[in-house]
Amino acid sequence: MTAPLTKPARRRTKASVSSSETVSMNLADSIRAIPDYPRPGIVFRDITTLLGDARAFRRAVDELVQPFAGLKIAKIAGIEARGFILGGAVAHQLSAGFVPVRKKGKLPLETLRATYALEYGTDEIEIHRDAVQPGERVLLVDDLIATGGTAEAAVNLLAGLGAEVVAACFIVDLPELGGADKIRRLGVPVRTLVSFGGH
Ligand SMILES: O=P(O)(O)OC[C@H]1O[C@H](OP(=O)(O)OP(=O)(O)O)[C@H](O)[C@@H]1O
Ligand SMILES: Nc1ncnc2[nH]cnc12
Repeated sequence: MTAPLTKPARRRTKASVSSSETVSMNLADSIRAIPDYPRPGIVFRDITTLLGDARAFRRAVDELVQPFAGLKIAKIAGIEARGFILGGAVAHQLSAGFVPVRKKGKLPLETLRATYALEYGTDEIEIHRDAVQPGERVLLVDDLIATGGTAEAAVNLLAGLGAEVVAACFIVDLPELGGADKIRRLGVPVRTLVSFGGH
């Protein structure tokens, strides 16, 4: 009897998520820092330069997606507005659906709403009540995590609909603001590609 050439395929359902140092070094160069925007004392991390650079944009999307390929992600939830740009690309790569998590008042049918605090103010986000089915495996995507207030509100909305939030991923982490740790404490793995100190 000869042994089978291939091992039986293992079903991957758990994300093994970590930040990548190599990616950080390259992608960080394509993100601009704008001092004192939108308020004095805030250093705004502007990803429009990364989005406008074909290689950096592709690399960022590929790196966000990489740990989740084959994990049977049913839907990507992208947070308005910058999370829509990345979330759409990630959904395409993973052959997943896309769910918009929108600022209040933009969705036409029945919604769940959550209020949250930002690094610079407060806001409210909403999701359609029928956007996710109970038990569906959802990956949350946004461009940046700072205090984590926005992502926490989004995780709570998704959990409120019965989704299984497999992980949350972001290009940029501002670790001094503690957002990524806040989301990990909710039991949701976090992937980030670039960290900036001295926000
Ligand atoms: O971790 P937090 O402290 O919650 O901050 C992160 C959020 O802030 C930014 O969005 P913003 O609310 O500025 O909206 P925009 O994408 O529409 O510009 C960013 O895109 C994240 O969604
Ligand atoms: N410093 C920052 N730069 C860009 N987007 C942000 N969202 C929250 N804080 C931010």
